[in-house]
Amino acid sequence: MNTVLQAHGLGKKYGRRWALTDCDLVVPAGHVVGLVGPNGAGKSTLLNLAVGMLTPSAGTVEVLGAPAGAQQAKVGYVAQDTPTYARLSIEDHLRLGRRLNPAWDESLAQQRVQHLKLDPKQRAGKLSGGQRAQLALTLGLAKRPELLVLDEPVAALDPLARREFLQDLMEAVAEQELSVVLSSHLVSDVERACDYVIVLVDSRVQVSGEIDTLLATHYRLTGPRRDPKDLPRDQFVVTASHTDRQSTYLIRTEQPIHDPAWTVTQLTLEDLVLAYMGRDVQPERPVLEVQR
Ligand SMILES: Nc1ncnc2c1ncn2[C@@H]1O[C@H](COP(=O)(O)OP(=O)(O)OP(=O)(O)O)[C@@H](O)[C@H]1O
Repeated sequence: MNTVLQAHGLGKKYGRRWALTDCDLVVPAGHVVGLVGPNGAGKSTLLNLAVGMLTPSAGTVEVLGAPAGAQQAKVGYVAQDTPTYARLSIEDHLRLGRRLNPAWDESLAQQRVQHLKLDPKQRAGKLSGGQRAQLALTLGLAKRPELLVLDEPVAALDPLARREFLQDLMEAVAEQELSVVLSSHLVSDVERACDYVIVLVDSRVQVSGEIDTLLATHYRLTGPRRDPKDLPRDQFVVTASHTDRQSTYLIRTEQPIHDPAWTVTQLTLEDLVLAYMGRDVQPERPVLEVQR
């Protein structure tokens, strides 16, 4: 299996505080990966480690089969604030891109600028937030990377611009042999653009995997109150809540659920992400497999 990102025991400490802890991940190539989690969860830290902008305090991280940072030409990175040079024009940015990147695709860059109706003479400092994000994406795509890493690329965009941005990204993924890892606060964006998800909370990966597989193996069970130790061994409890007479479990299992006492419902991606993000109960049984 070709992997775009592999982390083993990866951790990062700022001073005495861990921003990322014990991170184990294997992300196969060919996916659009959504990295979700609340503010301060460690998403930017993980992405910065992946692109070699930060060095680990513990563990290792490999990108495209080599230590992070070793393959700069194959990795495109758009940081959280979609950095551009305010005083340089759009065409200056393309010229820089051409000089700095061996696999630069000039026609792709020009086509995108035209399609976005951007004036090549306009300075980046005069672009709107959405236009700047689109320029940064153009630079990232024209680099023709094998992996494109986007840190909250759509945070500053209005809903329509966000939709267009993600649409452009998906088209680029369909046309180029490209893997993408993007962080976002919005599950709806991940649902629209991604086929793989990583949920990061409090500096730890809570769950990761292909979205279809995760949705096919997670269920909500509602029925008469039941102790978690009476659930089958193959059912891993993600969250549990109880009233006097009723229990509701969100579980992960590979096996079909035959127990007629339960009303079984499928989860949406949002249900699943929010369950892992809001998991504050400490179930008495094994909680989950972090990865498949
Ligand atoms: N340069 C830094 N110095 C000290 N602490 C930092 C630094 N950068 C991040 N942190 C801390 O590390 C933790 C993780 O931050 P990080 O920016 O990776 O989270 P995030 O998930 O990207 O958050 P957000 O969604 O708000 O962008 C936070 O507690 C943050 O305060």
